[in-house]
Amino acid sequence: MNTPENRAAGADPAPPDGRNDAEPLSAEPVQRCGLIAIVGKPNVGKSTLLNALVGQKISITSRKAQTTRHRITGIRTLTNEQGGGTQFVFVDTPGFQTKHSAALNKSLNKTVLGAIDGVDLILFVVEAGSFTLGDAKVLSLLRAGTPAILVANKLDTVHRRAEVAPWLRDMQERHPFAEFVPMSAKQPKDVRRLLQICERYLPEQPWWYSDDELTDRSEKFLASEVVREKLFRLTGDELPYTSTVVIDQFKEEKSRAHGRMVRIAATIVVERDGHKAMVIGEKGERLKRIGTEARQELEKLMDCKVFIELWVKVRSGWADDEARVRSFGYE
Ligand SMILES: Nc1nc2c(ncn2[C@@H]2O[C@H](COP(=O)(O)OP(=O)(O)OP(=O)(O)O)[C@@H](O)[C@H]2O)c(=O)[nH]1
Repeated sequence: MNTPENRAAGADPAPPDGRNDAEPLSAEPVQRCGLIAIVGKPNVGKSTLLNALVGQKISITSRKAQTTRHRITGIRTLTNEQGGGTQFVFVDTPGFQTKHSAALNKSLNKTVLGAIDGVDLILFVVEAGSFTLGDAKVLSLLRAGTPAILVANKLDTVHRRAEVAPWLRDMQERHPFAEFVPMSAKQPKDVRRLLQICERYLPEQPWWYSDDELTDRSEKFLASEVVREKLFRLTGDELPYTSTVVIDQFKEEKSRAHGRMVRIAATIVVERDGHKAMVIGEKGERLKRIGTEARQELEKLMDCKVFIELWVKVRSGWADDEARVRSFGYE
């Protein structure tokens, strides 16, 4: 075997081309690549962080807790001058629910556990200076074998910075974190630093995706996410998080006027008649706005003309019905 030991002992024959064996063969560019899970209780800023790390909007964000329901991957590839570099493959997870035990929440918790299994690195996101029961529940899912970095997010909202140091010491007692990164997901400088830190934990191996890929999610999935984001943004805090969006049709067409064109029909599923009225709004104004804003954003994301048709349906109790939760696309 060509180990450093037997080479030193002279057991290894010289390479046939007469090269000095100590010289590197060629400057093979080094590629690193690995999976990073972003976990944390609802509303700590996981989606904001993922989008900042990926450098483009991939996961939806909203002021309302519990908007992220699926495992979403975002990909960031940083190349260096030698042609090597690092590919970060991120896994976003739903906020870990502690209050409800309905089928939907069981599915969410399973997704969190599935997401952290087999990753190279975990980013455990909390709000700087705070640690609640919800954080503790998520932390209890982390296994000792996988390195975890404590991301103390929303540092910009902490007015008394002096209190962060004792809080960090306290966090050190709670889990053997590999590093502590107080930061703000909204600060590009902080996000760049976090990427540099993450890089060290990823193994040397060839990239899995081409260097311009941002996500392995389908455009159909992105469409449902964008409609859902607009739905929650435009209904404020009135609409319960059990409302969801189902894509009934996603059809690509060629058009002479626009080149590529996508036709989308989607149904917003709500629990009660009152919620339906809320989504539709006076004279259909709100539903129209949800459709317009979703269309504009999807046209930018998919770089083509989009037609979107929205419906609202009432299905009471769907979040408690396991079969139905599955039929809406939550495993
Ligand atoms: N001030 C401040 N606000 C932040 C920061 N990061 C995220 N936020 C805000 O926190 C809120 C929640 O952010 P999200 O990214 O949706 O949180 P999440 O953890 O993905 O939430 P779920 O989808 O409910 O699990 C949004 O209003 C963000 O704009 C930060 O660094 N500073």
